[in-house]
Amino acid sequence: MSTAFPSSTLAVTSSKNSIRFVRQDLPLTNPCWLSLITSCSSKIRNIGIMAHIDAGKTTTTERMLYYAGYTRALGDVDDGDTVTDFMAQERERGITIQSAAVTFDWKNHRINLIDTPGHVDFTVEVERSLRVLDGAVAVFDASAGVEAQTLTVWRQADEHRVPRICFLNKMDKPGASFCYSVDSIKKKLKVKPLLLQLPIGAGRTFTGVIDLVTSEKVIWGPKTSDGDGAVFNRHPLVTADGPNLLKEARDARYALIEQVADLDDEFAELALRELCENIEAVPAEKLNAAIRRITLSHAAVPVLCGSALKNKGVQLLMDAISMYLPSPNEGQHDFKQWYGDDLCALAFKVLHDKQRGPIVFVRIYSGSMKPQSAVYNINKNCMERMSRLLLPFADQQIEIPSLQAGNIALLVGLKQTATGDTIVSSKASAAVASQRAAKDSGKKCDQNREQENLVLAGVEIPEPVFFCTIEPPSLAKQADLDRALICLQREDPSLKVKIDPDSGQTILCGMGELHIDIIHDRIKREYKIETHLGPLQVAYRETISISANTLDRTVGSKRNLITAELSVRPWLGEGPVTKPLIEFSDVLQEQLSTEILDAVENGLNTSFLQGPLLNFPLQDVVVTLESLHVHPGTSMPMISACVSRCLQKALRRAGSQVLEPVMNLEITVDEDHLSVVLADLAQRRGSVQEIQSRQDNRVVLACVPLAEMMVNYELSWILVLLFIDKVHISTFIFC
Ligand SMILES: Nc1nc2c(ncn2[C@@H]2O[C@H](COP(=O)(O)OP(=O)(O)OP(=O)(O)O)[C@@H](O)[C@H]2O)c(=O)[nH]1
Repeated sequence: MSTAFPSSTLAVTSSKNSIRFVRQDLPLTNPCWLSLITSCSSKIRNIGIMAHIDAGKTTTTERMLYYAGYTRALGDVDDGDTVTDFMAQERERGITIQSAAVTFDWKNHRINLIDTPGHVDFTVEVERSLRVLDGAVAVFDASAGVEAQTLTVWRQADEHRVPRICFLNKMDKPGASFCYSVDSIKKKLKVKPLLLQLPIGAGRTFTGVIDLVTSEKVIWGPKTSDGDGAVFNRHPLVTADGPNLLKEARDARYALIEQVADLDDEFAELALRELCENIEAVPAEKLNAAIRRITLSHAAVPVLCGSALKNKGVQLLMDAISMYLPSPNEGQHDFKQWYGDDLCALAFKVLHDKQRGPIVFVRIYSGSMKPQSAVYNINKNCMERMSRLLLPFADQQIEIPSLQAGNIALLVGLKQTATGDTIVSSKASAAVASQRAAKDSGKKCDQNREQENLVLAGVEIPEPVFFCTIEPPSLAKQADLDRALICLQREDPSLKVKIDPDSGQTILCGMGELHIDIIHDRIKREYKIETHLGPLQVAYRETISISANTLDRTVGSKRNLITAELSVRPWLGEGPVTKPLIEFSDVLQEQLSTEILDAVENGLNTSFLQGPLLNFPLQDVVVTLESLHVHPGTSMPMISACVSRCLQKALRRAGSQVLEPVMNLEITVDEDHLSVVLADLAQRRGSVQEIQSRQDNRVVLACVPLAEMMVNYELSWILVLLFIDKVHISTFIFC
């Protein structure tokens, strides 16, 4: 077992069952200390750990920290003493809410790992992490295979082109099935699994794995250690292991070699040239190198198995992370060439710390960072001063003197930066990079385009589907509540806060009941404000079903005279589109000044926020401005008001409809209760799409209107809950 930190750098404190390291003031010239920050970038792995809720991500992360020597006691989710679930709510509820970054070393590699939440309400948190990761580990409950939320996060990882490894966890659980899980990976995720291991036993008899790359048997037994799984037996397969096991292992290894040769030309050539006589004699290094190439090219996904809770198989997973997942250099990032050695970083998370203020998590793509230096935020167009630079160790952070490209760092002192902002060293460096970008694309950039080029694409935040009013205990506390909400919004872009124009009440909009509940709880605990939440309501939307007649509208007196003519039609492309899609005829675009065009856009945008039926925001509507006549001297707000009213009239004519958010459910239930579940779904206006078999259980795939899910939400015998994924949040049905 290696120890990542020299004992002189850290003091140890104990809390309940665990021991934590707390930073002591150290001279930064300590050589061991420096080795912490001078990792060669080819040895860095920025990876995420993602899965359906409760698959065992946090438990697996906890084991990794333990085996890497960062913790001296095994944290347990059920005891609420894990390192990555450090928020009070996470420890109490036993779930991950915020993704947490931890850094540790394993076999000469620096691993920056982000433990992401599995609950559907925090899907945006997963997406934010995937944006800055180079690779990911998908954890599965081996008794359930691919579950609903796994599909969602898998699709997100596909979008970000993140190479993955699969880890079939919970092999110790009764009902765990390696074959079933591999089958569901093939069928549901539509990928080729590359089986690198075979389990030895399953459920209570699960003792270890056969490593098919090295042809070795790896056993974690009670006799081999004190039960923490740090020590295990590894030996080549021998005749004494029994003919059945030997045959099974030989067949599986042969199949693996064949599959690798099929997917990797270099390996196929080697196999033909040097190994045709005895293909099974292929050296493990050659096989590993080919598996790495296959993983990086997304041709197949390595599959490993184990039991994090019973301390089996995690070290081999850590080996696989360092062997098969990419280093920061292997990612395809165009913008890196524009910045050269200049700093370019993306802020992917903001945390508010009571003592230190906002802490910004950044991924450094090029250049380096130093504390006490100024940086330029391209999105906010402002210079900011960073006071301290930290390496993230969950709730403990270690101060460092500098950090190079490829790493994940924490910055203290930035006041303006929010999640998704791009940070560079100066405005001048941004300008130089922009020129290079323009040269590359062969276009001359205007200032707006220049900025667009340089801002690293952030994460698309889906529109919230729930909202409620929030009130402070007294009017005097309103300012404190506003401040708290600003801080929480900086941390969590999926939280939206609005003021009701009629009542003046503050409205909290979130991604689900749990999301709003957690925010309410955080305001109470972290900001010491006892707030009152109004009843939770579903956020509906409005759209149109037909194209509307062209309209004329004239507003105002002689001084303010406008005649606008516009048409609307439903958007039929891939949706949903929640912003107005505005089209101008070519003639208009040339005729109208930028000022007038901006005023038109403002008017249409305002009108889009409140549909004509129930004042819900609009989606999937294309607006074409056919003509616009403006009397000289007309004010811009009058133009906005005119087109806004014009649009409302057109929408009424175009058959406005209310859209209702629908939730996709996956309900695992035993055969005896299936009929009760189906009856309940029918009562909730749900429609059943498919009923599958999962070992002894039935899995019902259904969709139910979100509003119906809030009534009697708890179905005691439903084992696996619901999910809304990015696609489904945006799939509304007409009612
Ligand atoms: N039997 C068994 N239980 C496990 C294993 N790994 C985790 N668990 C249990 O599964 C539950 C969920 O574990 P977590 O590690 O919190 O799962 P998670 O995926 O991080 O959960 P969220 O972050 O809330 O999505 C806990 O009760 C763990 O003790 C395992 O290998 N075997």
